[in-house]
Amino acid sequence: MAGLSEKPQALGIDQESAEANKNSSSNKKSVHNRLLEKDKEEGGQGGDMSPSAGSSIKRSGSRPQLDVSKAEIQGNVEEKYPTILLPNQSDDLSHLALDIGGSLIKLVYFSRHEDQSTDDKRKRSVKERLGLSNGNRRSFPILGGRLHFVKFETRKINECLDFINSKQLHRGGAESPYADGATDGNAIIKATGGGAYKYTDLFKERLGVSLDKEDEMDCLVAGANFLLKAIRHEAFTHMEGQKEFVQIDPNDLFPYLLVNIGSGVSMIKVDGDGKFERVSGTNVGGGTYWGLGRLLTKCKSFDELLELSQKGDNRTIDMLVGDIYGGLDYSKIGLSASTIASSFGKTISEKKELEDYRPEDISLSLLRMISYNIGQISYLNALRFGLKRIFFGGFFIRGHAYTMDTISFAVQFWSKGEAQAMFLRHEGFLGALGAFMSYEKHGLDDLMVHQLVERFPMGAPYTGGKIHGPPLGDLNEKISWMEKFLRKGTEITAPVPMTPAAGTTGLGGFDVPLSRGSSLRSDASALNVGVLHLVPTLDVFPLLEDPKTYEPNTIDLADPSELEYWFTILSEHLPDLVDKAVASEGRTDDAKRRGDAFARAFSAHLARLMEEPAAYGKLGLANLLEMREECLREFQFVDAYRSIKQRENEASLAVLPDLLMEIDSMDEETRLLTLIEGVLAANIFDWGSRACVDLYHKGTIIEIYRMSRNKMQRPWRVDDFDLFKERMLGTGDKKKPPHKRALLFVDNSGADIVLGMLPLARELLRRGTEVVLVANSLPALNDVTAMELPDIVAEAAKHCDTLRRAAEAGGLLVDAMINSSRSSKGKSSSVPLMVVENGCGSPCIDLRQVSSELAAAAKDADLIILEGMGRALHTNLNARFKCDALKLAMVKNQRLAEKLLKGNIYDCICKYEPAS
Ligand SMILES: Nc1ncnc2c1ncn2[C@@H]1O[C@H](COP(=O)(O)OP(=O)(O)O)[C@@H](O)[C@H]1O
Ligand SMILES: CC(C)(COP(=O)(O)O)[C@@H](O)C(=O)NCCC(=O)O
Ligand SMILES: [Mn+2]
Repeated sequence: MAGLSEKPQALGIDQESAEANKNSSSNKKSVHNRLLEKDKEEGGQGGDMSPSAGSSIKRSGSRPQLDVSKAEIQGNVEEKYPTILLPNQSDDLSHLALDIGGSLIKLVYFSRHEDQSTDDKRKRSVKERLGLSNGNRRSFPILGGRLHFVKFETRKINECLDFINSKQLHRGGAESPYADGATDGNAIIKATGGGAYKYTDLFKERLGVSLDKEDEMDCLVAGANFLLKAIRHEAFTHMEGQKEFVQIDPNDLFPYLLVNIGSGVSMIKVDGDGKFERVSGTNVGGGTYWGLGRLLTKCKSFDELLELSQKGDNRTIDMLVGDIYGGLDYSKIGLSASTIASSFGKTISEKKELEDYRPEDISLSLLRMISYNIGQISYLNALRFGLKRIFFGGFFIRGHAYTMDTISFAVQFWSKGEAQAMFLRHEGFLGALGAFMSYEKHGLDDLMVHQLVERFPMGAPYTGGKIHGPPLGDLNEKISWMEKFLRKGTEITAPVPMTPAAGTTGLGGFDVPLSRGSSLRSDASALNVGVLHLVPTLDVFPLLEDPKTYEPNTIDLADPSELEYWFTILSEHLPDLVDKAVASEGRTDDAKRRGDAFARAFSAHLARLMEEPAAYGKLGLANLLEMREECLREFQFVDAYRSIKQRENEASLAVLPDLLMEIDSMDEETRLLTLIEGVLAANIFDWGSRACVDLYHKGTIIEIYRMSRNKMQRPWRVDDFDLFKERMLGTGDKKKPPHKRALLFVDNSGADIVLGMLPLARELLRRGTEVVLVANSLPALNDVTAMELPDIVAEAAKHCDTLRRAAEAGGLLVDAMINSSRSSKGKSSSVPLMVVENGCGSPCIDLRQVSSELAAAAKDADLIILEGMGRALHTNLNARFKCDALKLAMVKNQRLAEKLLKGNIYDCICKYEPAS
């Protein structure tokens, strides 16, 4: 059994050092002694955590700042991507589209990314190496941007107009030159829904804009088709409280029935893009529930009415089969006693007035009546046209579990399981999205699933009104809003609307809803729809064996105990993370305030997801870890571990020469094993693991590294080293040619990259394999980023000719070459060492969405090395590739080790899978 597992809680260095000597080979001993000496000179770990004075790091937004705004069509990338046009011109006003319905106004608007272009030396050289040269210079019309979804009540249309005005959406957004008040008078906004006709004059008067009317049905269908094709987790089933996302194959989408439940209901048979027919509808819809409900219960808002239903018992209102049959089932025709025979039927036979009925019961009866009715008519229409799939949209649904269950039950019951009811996460925004898509040249249709990333920032206003006040202008306002939000804290962490009773009553439908909490989640905190980032530079990793079946996450958070465990881990880590984040910004008052807001925001997300794990789409551990990083960025913490990373890089670089010397004295076989051991051992430097962070208080970086290496005992928990060795060194006389190009997905800064992955890269280079270091585009914990790597490599190259020549060949030492007296003027004979960014800012990696740079680098690669827990365990442990793949990680969590590998914390994984 490998390693440190015997005493996970007692890894104090003093205790271990005796054993260290016992376990280590003589070679190792001398390395360690030297390392230790160096470390003493360093003064070891600890010290000031604040950023070094004068260090300037550009504040940036989130993942999509992969330089999208200055993207270029380069080389043959042009063939692959059709031109994608989105409005980038400040005089192009297609930033906003509206759907003005009888009850609600829906807005979809587009915002551009800030110009984040950093044409750094790394990017330039990578482009040259990978044939992504700037030669074919032609700008994309703006590619990247974000789509926002907002709604208002139609009866409060002035709030909507104020919102548009304050954000200057009718003039192309606040950044537009027209935004300062110089009215052009010709602005045109696409609008659909009846209100596009009804409020034409109001929009002209208040905003000076003309509404360009688009057909409502066209828009609904265009919106639905887009969502179903482009958003991975858009459609889901909802049965008996269970929400399950449905993977829709874009090539097998049609035909389907679209049922939009707004004020009224439309039923549309959809056969293709723009090919549809409105086959039916009903006037008994969302408006009926809200209107009749308001009259009968005196509720002031739709949500109040819906919330009432959760405490209702419809048996006091509805006439059941049992009421008619003296408590018996009417089994001959398959009706149970509890089946509703007649909605509201009981109210005729009793001498009661409206006041004698509980509003809760009335609301529930009404909700059931309308939902069943719609479900039934939908089924009949599906039957009429032989359609198996019915998608329900419209805001009547409002993500309400009971409503969805009732509709699903009706469809299931009447179709005897033949037809399937599905719901859409963007439920009520179909029309508005369709109107947005009706702008010419928006290019949305051309975007593919992997080019869209959904994010869930805090405080995106959903409705106007008292809770939010005016739209949030800047971060400061957002923080203030967060502070207020917390005072209304029950709303943000309110329990899920409800889960229906465990079973049905047989044939007739559900029993009274079983409410897990009496309050309905407020509209404001129902953050089920995020902001949609459009990132055309993302690509599917070409070496995935089967992208269709690829699932990045190893751990299934659908398991409630798993979910609870990881939520606890993340919550417990929060104070320390906030501390690091605030320290990284010099502990200013501003940083403290932002730190506080970040903690609140992230906790709110966790609370929300704990209640409804599928609220933001299918939830995996990778999503949670990425959300944490995104949330930090939202509150402008650019790089919380910056100074820690710097310190660990320096300490490790100082001992690198000794390590290299030691390695070079070994024979080939020992060397390869030592290098792999080195990677595994150095992966212990992980500031995301609680156990490891506790360790760091017990010793210096080098002491811990030394101890970790001494504990490397084979066989590892997963140990395919011999197989890997055979591929690398061959057996006997049988030698295999070296790999042509290796992609090394690197993980942490400090020892991990410097003493682990770089020496391994060097070995590959020596053997004639090109090496591409694949690193994060944006910081995540203490992971090394692609921006940071060239400097680290340059520093390492000072001590190593192999690295220097390879880095030169890979164009990594652009500056260093000018300064270095050692650099040779002549042409380098070395294979290149390159760096590419992976396209993400998370400790994990979803290989369905990587940078185009990485996708290009993958073309010639025949070996992938994935390193670290995030990239090789939490994600991708089970991923299959078209080429040889080596997965290396130290397991730094006891529970994961037990569950996944039946092992212990600090066990190691060396999983080698040759190309099949
Ligand atoms: N906050 C809300 N205010 C009013 N109605 C709401 C609200 N949330 C959900 N609804 C329901 O959604 C229906 C409107 O759905 P929607 O798809 O926007 O249709 P429309 O375009 O006809 O306004 C309302 O009739 C009501 O049943
Ligand atoms: C966030 C991480 C995936 C980073 O690990 P790495 O990829 O750096 O090896 C890992 O630290 C982790 O899973 N941490 C949470 C578990 C814990 O604290 O035990
Ligand atoms: Mn990491």
